[in-house]
Amino acid sequence: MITVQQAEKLILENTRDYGNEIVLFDEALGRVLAEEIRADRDLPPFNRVTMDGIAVKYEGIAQNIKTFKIKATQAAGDEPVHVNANDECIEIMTGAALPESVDTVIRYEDIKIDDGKAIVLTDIVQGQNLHLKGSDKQKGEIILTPGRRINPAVISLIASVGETELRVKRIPRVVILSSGDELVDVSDTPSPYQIRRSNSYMLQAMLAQYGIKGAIRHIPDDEAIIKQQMGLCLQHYDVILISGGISMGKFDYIPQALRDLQVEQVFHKVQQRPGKPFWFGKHHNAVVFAFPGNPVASFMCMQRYFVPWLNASLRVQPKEPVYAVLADDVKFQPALEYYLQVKLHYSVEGQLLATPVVGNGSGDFANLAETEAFIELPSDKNEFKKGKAYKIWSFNSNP
Ligand SMILES: Nc1nc2c(c(=O)[nH]1)N[C@H]1C(S)=C(S)[C@@H](COP(=O)(O)OP(=O)(O)OC[C@H]3O[C@@H](n4cnc5c(N)ncnc54)[C@H](O)[C@@H]3O)O[C@H]1N2
Ligand code: MOO
Repeated sequence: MITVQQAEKLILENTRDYGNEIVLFDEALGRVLAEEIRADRDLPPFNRVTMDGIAVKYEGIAQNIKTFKIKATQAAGDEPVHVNANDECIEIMTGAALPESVDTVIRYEDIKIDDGKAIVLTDIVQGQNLHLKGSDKQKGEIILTPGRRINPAVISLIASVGETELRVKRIPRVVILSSGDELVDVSDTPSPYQIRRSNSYMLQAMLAQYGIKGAIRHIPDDEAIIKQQMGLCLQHYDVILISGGISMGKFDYIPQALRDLQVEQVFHKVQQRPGKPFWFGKHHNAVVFAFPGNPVASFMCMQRYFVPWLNASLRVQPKEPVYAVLADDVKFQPALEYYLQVKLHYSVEGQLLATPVVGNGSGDFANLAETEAFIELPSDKNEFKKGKAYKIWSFNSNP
């Protein structure tokens, strides 16, 4: 049986490139940028007022002038209104372009307005309450590089430079297959011996976080139908995610059916818990991730193996691994890498702490809703002391 590190390496040796495509920027959430985005003009594009109040020439303040005649009011978006004299000001709003004839903005809180005049109540610093033109980014400067996953902040930057269409990495077409006669659809009523096929929807929801719409198919435990349906999927999809039917059971037909369909088995079984029966294979058109059916095992394998494969296939800029400190002692006997479900929080010292979530094995998964990460406890030890740091695979933060 191979180790987790060997499994990861083999999976990352089988990344694919699906090319690029153009999408509308406001439909690009979760996608991966495949071009550089540059500032189309200076950001901010003008000397921008940052507080509502009045704009004056500092020269007037230096001459100890305290009372300024209000010449006009300038809203954000208005053409700048100029002042001529040192004792004149304009009422000016946050976001307005500062007129060239003034250089300092005084907040409403620091003045009193009376009879068309503003009286300054506090000390003033020259150039206060302004963001200077080009101080964020200069025209032509790169603001986003390829390999960035498009999140809400990235969308706002793209919008600010007027890029309505974007080149992004094309994403794979993914199908999620479940098998097992004990599984019924969520809308059906299970018999006393059946359950609803929740894993398929969990995997679909995880894909959605990456901008992928996964199709769902269910196949009965029938060798011929499994082969026929999987054969069709191999023609029409780039990635097949399978949940269940891959271990030692009499009706676990999937590994053999995949081999019969010329899907080359890259590995079957990994030294880990949960997820030991994980199977991975490749075909000239597709890659196949066959996850163990126990829900926590499918969830963990998706996070630990599929997501890194997807990120590498889409050339996402790699991120540094994240470590957290165990908040409790943990004992684990088998010589397997142990992915323990944890909750995360920061201590007052700013240390990321991982508190184990009490569970009941990988078949019971009510506790997944409480879980924020898996902590990776290496297979060469059986005791893990509180206070030691280990790598975590967190999934409640953005992807
Ligand atoms: N003799 C052995 N038995 C088992 C072994 C083993 O090494 N030797 N490994 C165990 C481990 S670990 C796991 S995990 C499971 C994995 O088995 P399969 O991948 O074949 O999964 P199934 O048997 O089909 O299902 C397991 C469990 O998960 C439920 N399931 C399956 N699909 C779904 C779904 N879409 N939604 C919700 N729940 C699902 C299924 O009903 C079973 O309860 O094998 C152990 N056995
Ligand atoms: O993979 Mo299994 O999940 O250890 O139960």
